[in-house]
Amino acid sequence: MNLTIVEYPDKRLREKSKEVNSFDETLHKLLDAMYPMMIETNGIGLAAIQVAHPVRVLILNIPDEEGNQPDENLIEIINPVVIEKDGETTYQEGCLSVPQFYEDVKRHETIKINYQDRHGNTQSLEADGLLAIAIQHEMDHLEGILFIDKLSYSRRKKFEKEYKKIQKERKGK
Ligand SMILES: CC(=O)Oc1ccc(/C=C/C(=O)NCCc2ccccc2)cc1OC(C)=O
Ligand SMILES: [Co+2]
Repeated sequence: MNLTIVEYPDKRLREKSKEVNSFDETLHKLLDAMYPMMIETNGIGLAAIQVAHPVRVLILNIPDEEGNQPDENLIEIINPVVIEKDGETTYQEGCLSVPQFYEDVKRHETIKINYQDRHGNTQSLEADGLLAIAIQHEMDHLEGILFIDKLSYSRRKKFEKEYKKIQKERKGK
């Protein structure tokens, strides 16, 4: 399965992702293709919609203290549901679908979710720190929401200006 990252302002990123009902070979092939793609592009989180599959699937691999992303840190999250969220934290986020742009985004500090793993078994996860931020960022993707949508008006204007320049440079290359 050959995947490419869909980049802003592509309208496909705005679709609402659909629930996964069959935990079959097709789903496993998607998960197995998303993971190397995320690692190769220096990502720590990736939602299926970012590779043009509007299904409620996301993967995360949060780097450890040395900045490595061992395979055992991979978490495959399907049909996530927020059970609890608390506190507030700000972090400079980036997104593989909005390359070379980073901005501070406010999120909940801790989050508890239920989800299904690749076999359809229900799991629950309580997270804080970067994992909590990543879960919220990726779950927004499932609703067609990007981190740039959460910027203040002035910072969004700054983004639009900057991003046009970035896109010109990248196309120019
Ligand atoms: C040039 C470029 O596009 O830079 C990047 C931007 C974003 C990313 C990855 C962003 C990412 O994984 N975001 C997941 C959501 C998230 C954001 C903030 C904190 C937790 C989770 C990787 C980039 O590639 C390189 C080479 O750094
Ligand atoms: Co993203």
